[in-house]
Amino acid sequence: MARTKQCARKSGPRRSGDRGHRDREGARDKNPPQGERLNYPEIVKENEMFIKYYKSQGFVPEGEWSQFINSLQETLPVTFRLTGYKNESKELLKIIKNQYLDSLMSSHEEAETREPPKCLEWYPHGLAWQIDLSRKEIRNNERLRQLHNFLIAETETGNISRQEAVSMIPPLLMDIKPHHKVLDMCAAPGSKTGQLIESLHQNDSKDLPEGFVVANDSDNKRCYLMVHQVKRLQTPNCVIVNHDATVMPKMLAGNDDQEFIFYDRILCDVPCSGDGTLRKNPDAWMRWSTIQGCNLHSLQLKILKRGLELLADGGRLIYSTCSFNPVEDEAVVATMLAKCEGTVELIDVEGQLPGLKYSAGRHSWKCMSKDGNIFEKLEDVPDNLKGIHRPTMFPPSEKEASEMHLERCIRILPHLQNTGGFFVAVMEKKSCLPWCKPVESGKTDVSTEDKNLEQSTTANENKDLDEAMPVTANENESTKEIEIDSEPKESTETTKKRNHPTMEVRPNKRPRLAWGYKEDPFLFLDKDDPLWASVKGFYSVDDTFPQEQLMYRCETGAKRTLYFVSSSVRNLVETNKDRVKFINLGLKALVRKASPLVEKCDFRLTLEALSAIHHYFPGRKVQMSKEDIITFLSSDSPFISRFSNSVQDQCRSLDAGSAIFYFIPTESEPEPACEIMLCGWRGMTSLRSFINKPAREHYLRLCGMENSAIAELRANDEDGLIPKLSKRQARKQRRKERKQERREKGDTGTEEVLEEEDEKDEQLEKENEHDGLEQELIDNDVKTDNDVTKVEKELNSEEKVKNIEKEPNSAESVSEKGESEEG
Ligand SMILES: C[S@@+](CC[C@H](N)C(=O)[O-])C[C@H]1O[C@@H](n2cnc3c(N)ncnc32)[C@H](O)[C@@H]1O
Repeated sequence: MARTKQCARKSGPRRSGDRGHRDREGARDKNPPQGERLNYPEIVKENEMFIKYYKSQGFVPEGEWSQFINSLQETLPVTFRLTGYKNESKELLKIIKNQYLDSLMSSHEEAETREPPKCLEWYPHGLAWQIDLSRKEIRNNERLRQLHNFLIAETETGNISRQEAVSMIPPLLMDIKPHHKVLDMCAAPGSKTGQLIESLHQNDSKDLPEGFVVANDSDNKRCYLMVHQVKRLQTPNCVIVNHDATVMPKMLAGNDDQEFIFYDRILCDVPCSGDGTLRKNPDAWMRWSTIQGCNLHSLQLKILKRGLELLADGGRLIYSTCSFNPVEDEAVVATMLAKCEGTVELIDVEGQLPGLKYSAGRHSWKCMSKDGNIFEKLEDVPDNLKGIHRPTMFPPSEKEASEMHLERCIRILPHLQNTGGFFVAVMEKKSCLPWCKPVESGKTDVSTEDKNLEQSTTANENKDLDEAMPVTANENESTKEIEIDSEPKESTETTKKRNHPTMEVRPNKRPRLAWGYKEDPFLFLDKDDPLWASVKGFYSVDDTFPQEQLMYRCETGAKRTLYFVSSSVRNLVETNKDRVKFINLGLKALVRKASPLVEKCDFRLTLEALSAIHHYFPGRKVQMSKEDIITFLSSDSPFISRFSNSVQDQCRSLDAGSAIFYFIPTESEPEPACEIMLCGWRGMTSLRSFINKPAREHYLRLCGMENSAIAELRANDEDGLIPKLSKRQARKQRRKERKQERREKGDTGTEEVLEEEDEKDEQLEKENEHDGLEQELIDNDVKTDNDVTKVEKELNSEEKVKNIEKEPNSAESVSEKGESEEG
């Protein structure tokens, strides 16, 4: 199996004890040992072998070669796209343009941008932008720093994705419809998964899409990175699963015929050597070698093969890498097309993204040994290197390449539109694959299907793929690990577990679930669970609410949090929980938190699932004007008397407790032109929002609050209206301050060193974002507790405030935060 499991961009400085190693050609690589980390100025953005190899391939015309190399040596511009659901993203775009982009466009020279910010013309609805500045430049320019901070804050709320331009391409070419079943085979950290989810929700309607997204990654930790990414998009239609994509298990559809699910759309964004990301990862110049691609080729083939097996007839699969190397690109595609014998075709995507510039896929290419010997065909490879340069890495004949239409693949070259490098092939499955003949009359019996797949996976049929496997001592283990075909082969241990109840209790340890992963079970609420009667009564929940789509997760069966999933996801989980390692799914909808003020129901609504479920909860809703929303969000527990008469009237007929507070644009108040749904608490005399800091600022921005006012609000936030920094955030803040001090003292290496450290911190931060979010939720819960105490206080001071309420004007004269008066 390949040594590198993901893109080279992920590999950082080497760890202690890792002192470089011999590759299969016996040469020692150039990675510096620990303690000799190279700083950016020492990195030479050149590589003789890189130049030799890619010059020989011919996909960069001779006259463009220096532009190609020059652009690879420059830093990548900042790109971002507005995510999510249409109306809100349009509103946010208006704000970004008014407050930042327009002025940058008119005075870009003064702002020191190399080019004015520009809209990526091939990205739909003008929602993706590129600013030709490095992150460092943004941080060092006060005016641009504000934009940078804005982008960070809105990324946290899920309304912006700071994503490389080329990485936005594959999801756009998938042509996803709301009813599609979508599989993302190598999904972490999930930037493309986010786009897949958005496409599924493209209708922006209150009805949830029928389809779903299954986001898979073999790396358990990276799966948790994805949890945060996906949560920001607030979808009940996505599940995160943790499998080796080469043996990705089939899921049952849950119908009487025991059919398997075949996906309408599949993304194979495979692990790759990643030389298309050299602009972002300059240290990869030093490490570059053709061997990286050779090492990954067989893994890439197997992932693509499994993807095609799981694809429905008529379905579309995208194969993509961020590598220029034909061994990882065209060679993988051509090998699979040949194996599929015409049942799979490359789709011509010309014109699907108008304005996108690319170079067409190659019909022929060359392989190269580590020391620069070029091999045009397999016969050129000396015997001692035949374990590395495998038959499937070489091009087919010109006739076969033309019949396959390899020119329909697209290779993005960095100098064409100032981007990173990328490769995409769009395939359509026309009919059943030759080695997976359909079982009689469309019915599929699980055991028969499993057998069928096993039988068809004969040594002969996979000979070409087997040959792709480099045979070295190191890799024997991993070769054993990846069976090429069929359902995952269970270990004896796993089979033992499967034949026993789903839980295995280990002495003195927390019970572990079967399949060796530690997730709590995913349990759905019973139809007649008494808990639901209390929720339904308190919130006057509509009878049409699909209560069976509420899920809880606890080994003991305690129901503290109810998560909401779509009906398709419920079915998927219920039917496949013994076959599939589900890591995460569902939106936090209701959280148990008793209050002395609310006897009837212990559950409170949370923001996460609000957009999916609010229309089923008509009983506890308060419509607000824009001004009301600003009041609601910009002070801590404002008295009800501070809101409009309409809000006061609505509150009169609403008992204390959790409630939904919302804005909808009307003729008299058309701005902002999108709905705002918030949740909070109706106290005896005041209202309180339950929302985290970035989301609060986002909605205030949508309601027209200026940045300076938001900054002031933040500065005056003595009483914790905006949650205090979590420990992790505080640590990050300290790190930043330390760096700033060092910068000022000038006792450090160079700006580039600091820049590199910043990037690393950012990466670390991203990896910990999931924990950060949990922290924020805890903060919210703490706030909720405080709220109960506060409400008790309110009860005591109720009489006093009633008097104030009788005279609305005098309420204004009470300080903004009623509690301080109470204290
Ligand atoms: C290029 S990255 C994917 C980037 C991702 N699609 C995105 O847009 O954020 C490749 C991913 O493949 C995962 N991976 C590597 N080997 C795998 C395997 N055998 N099965 C599934 N995922 C694998 C890595 O953990 C890594 O997260």
